[in-house]
Amino acid sequence: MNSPVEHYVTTDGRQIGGVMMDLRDITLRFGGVEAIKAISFDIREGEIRAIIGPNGAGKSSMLNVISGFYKPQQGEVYFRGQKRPPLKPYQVARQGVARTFQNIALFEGMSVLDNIMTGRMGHIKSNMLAQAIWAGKAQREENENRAAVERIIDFLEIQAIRKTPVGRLPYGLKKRVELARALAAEPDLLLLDEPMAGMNVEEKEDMSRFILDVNDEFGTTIALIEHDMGVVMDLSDRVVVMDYGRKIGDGTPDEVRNNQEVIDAYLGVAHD
Ligand SMILES: Nc1ncnc2c1ncn2[C@@H]1O[C@H](COP(=O)(O)OP(=O)(O)OP(=O)(O)O)[C@@H](O)[C@H]1O
Repeated sequence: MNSPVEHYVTTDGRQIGGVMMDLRDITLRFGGVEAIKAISFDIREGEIRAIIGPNGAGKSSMLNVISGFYKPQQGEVYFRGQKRPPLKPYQVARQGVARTFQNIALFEGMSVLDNIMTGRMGHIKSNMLAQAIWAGKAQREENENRAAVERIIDFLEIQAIRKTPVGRLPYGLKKRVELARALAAEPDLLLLDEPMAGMNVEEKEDMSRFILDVNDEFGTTIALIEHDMGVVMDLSDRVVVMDYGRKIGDGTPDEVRNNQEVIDAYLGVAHD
């Protein structure tokens, strides 16, 4: 089921639309290492799409191609039907793509609130001169940004820690703040790099619930990398499986679970 019918409704009532991002024949090399080998797959509007695979399979590299951090040597990225030229990460972000990182990338000395505010950078329109001349407009913009951030703080249930420096938070909450910062950009496509890594069972359950709620309530399309198979299979509408830079499976969780090549890759069956 690589490209199913144009629009459909999931069993839990969510709308899945047409293709939002289409990755065609992507190859990425680091010197002699081919991290991604001629991979094609798409991400549809409104879906939760997972990229899985053993260590070193090329998952993070793929996320970095999507977010503009890496430029593939071959292949094309189509976003909403338009071929995307090589863009800088901030330009990709302006198109409505936000991400979190495998290793938390927050400002440890800054409060939760201020960290989340940094996610609004793309929404600040007035420059410093304009701010000096039209103080009222700048103030209005600041108020709007604050209100947007407060909504996210409520949504992710982190009111109690809004003034706490991030460095003092336990790991699971830091991951939630990182999600909040990405959401502050109001992305259409949210990329999550191992959102549950290092979490205990309860923290994973919370994070799963928030990911589902973000998708459901904001209609945000989500692409995620995750090692916890149970979580991936529960959360995702469709799953791409990578192994040694190749795509070895693509479909619903059930299709992927029953794919012999995927089973072999996870059981460590020797390659030719
Ligand atoms: N910046 C880089 N420079 C050189 N080689 C790299 C770089 N990034 C990734 N690689 C190599 O590309 C391959 C794929 O790595 P990648 O991190 O994308 O895999 P992954 O599936 O995300 O792995 P993991 O699950 O362990 O995070 C590996 O062989 C890795 O060593």
